[in-house]
Amino acid sequence: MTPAARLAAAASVLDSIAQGRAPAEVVLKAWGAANRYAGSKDRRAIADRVYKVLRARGRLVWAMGGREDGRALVIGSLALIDGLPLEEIEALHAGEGYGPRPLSKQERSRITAGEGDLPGWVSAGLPELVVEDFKATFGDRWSEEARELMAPRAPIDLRVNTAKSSVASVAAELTAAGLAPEPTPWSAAGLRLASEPPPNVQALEAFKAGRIEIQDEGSQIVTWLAGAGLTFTPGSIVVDYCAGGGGKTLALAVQALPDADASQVSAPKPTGWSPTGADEAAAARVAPPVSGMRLIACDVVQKRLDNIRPRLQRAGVAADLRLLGQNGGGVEEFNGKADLVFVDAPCSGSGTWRRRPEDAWRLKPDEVERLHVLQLRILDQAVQLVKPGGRLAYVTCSMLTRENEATTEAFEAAHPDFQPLPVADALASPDLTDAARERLGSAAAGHRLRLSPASTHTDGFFLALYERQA
Ligand SMILES: C[S@@+](CC[C@H](N)C(=O)[O-])C[C@H]1O[C@@H](n2cnc3c(N)ncnc32)[C@H](O)[C@@H]1O
Repeated sequence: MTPAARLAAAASVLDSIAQGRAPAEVVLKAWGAANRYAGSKDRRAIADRVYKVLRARGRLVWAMGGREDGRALVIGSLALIDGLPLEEIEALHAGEGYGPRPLSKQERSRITAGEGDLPGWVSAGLPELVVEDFKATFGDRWSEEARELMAPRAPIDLRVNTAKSSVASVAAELTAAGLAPEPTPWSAAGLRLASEPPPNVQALEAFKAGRIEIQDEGSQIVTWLAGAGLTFTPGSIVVDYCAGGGGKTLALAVQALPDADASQVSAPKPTGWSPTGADEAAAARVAPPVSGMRLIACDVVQKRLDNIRPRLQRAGVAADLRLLGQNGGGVEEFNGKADLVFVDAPCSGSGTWRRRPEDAWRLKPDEVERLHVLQLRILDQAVQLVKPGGRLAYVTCSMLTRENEATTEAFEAAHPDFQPLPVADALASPDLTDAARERLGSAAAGHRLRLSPASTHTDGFFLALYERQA
């Protein structure tokens, strides 16, 4: 494909993304499948342009006078992000072959006008409707938090399934496959792949055999903290109340199992592998005094539960999959019996915008308020399951106070029998590194912890911990 034809393709992919709800990644894959003439370099160039536009969409819409179509955004990105002079942009819009048609007078004047003074939300790159929340949440740091959330490409984080293998031996395996895994700083079970282009993790033998899962380090941390210090016995009951795709279900399941093989943990290190906090923490693990527990994974969407099944199988772990009614019906037999109820509530997903920037521009004005109300309803239902003395973990992948502090404040007012559990008192997880144990307690505000791309180099997450009075 010519460079011009790639631009036209990127514009059409952007239009498809704007018209639907599918992730940009899925739309790009579908475009590639429908246009077999495009080679891998073409597909990469198109994807790069699409993500470049999605990350800067607010600024580009602003610069193009409010136009939101793919063509206008691509033209804006050539001028404002790539800094191409007008003549080059015109040459790419000569209207030849499969390239885009020539620039209109208005488009030409838009890209030559310069940006002028940008409102704060435009230069920070956030949708306008979350800016007030960001300012209230992060104070002076709000625009730095916003930039880190929207701008950089996020690395791929893996969670090693410690019930099947060890971090060191998986690192050796991935290194032998030509990758460059680095231990994650906070999760002792994590490995980070920063390579460009991103590797196809699903094609790796380690993935197919269930030794690794793709899971952001922030998601690993909140799961380890939720279960930290709990002793899981065959009588223990853990409920993953909003199991969704099952990412945290798998981590919850593994957390309660002994490590695969203590000897594997101290397996020879791969060449170039320098031990770090994470690796040493993994090496220091002893098989925990755990012989299992009953894990119940719930959701209101059957298809999501169905999708967990093969993941459980691959990971070699088990869970009861339960479909919930919208009123929480379907798990009454566990009322007052669960040692841990993990509520990974539906949310704006704003903490993952660095991975899915398209979602930022899909957020509707009333959506956050609707989610806040839903989160409270789900908490009201889920807490019935917690046994006296049991633990509740509330988690979101949102950056917004309305879905985090505001939801938990309202919950606490309505449920005084749920005592806040300081994060500093819940750090005794063998899956956390020493660095995490040292720093996460002080990074938390009591029982509430925020993770973010700018502060912890993870996706944005929020965790609040409670204990039901005995
Ligand atoms: C943030 S996602 C969960 C992600 C999942 N825990 C993971 O790690 O992959 C929230 C999930 O809550 C589910 N959900 C929505 N309303 C619910 C309700 N009333 N009760 C329980 N789950 C609900 C959604 O279907 C969605 O799968």
